[in-house]
Amino acid sequence: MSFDSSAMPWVRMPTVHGEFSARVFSVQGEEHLVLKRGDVAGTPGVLVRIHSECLTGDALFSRRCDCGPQLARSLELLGQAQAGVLVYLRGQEGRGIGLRAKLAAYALQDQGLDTVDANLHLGLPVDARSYEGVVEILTTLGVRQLRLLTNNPDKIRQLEQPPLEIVERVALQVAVDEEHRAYLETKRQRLGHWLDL
Ligand SMILES: Nc1nc2c(ncn2[C@@H]2O[C@H](COP(=O)(O)OP(=O)(O)OP(=O)(O)O)[C@@H](O)[C@H]2O)c(=O)[nH]1
Ligand SMILES: [Zn+2]
Repeated sequence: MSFDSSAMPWVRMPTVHGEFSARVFSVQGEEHLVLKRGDVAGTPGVLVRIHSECLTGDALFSRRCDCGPQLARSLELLGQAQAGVLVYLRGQEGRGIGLRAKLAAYALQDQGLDTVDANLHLGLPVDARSYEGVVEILTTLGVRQLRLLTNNPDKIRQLEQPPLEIVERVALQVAVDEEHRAYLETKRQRLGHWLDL
């Protein structure tokens, strides 16, 4: 029997942060996972988190970045929302450069480079992520007006595409860990993230 991914069903996904439905969306060879809560089609002000995969932070509790706590906080807020969506983007490790290159960048950061210069030193883009697939996924879900959980102005710029309308940015600041304070400071100063440090 062959597997038809287009017929992928929604499945029940109970989490410690509440009940969601889960589905995979395949976009350009990547299997992105979507968690949905409530009725999102046509609902104004759906709470949305677009989360870039970070294996070390999301699954292994690394303190080098704020990804893990951001993911947990997102699920907590989505679990309290009437209508919400988490898009967990695969293939976006290291802001799109991949896991191996992210660890190479970490090695450079241990020698004193910041997160931006480390990518550049490797001859890689500072941020190689594209959100076209996300626009497609959210549109397929019938999401139109959304409240986006992010501190990243570039994410807002890239997602503000018809028929999507971002009616509010919801700050996603988590407790600052001394292990990643400098990393957040660089994101604030060089990438323009809205962070209160
Ligand atoms: N290249 C590189 N990538 C990193 C580093 N630390 C975390 N990442 C990646 O950065 C991505 C998350 O990006 P962030 O800048 O933390 O957050 P964002 O998604 O742009 O913005 P928010 O919506 O505010 O969370 C994930 O893909 C991580 O793997 C690092 O030091 N170097
Ligand atoms: Zn991370």
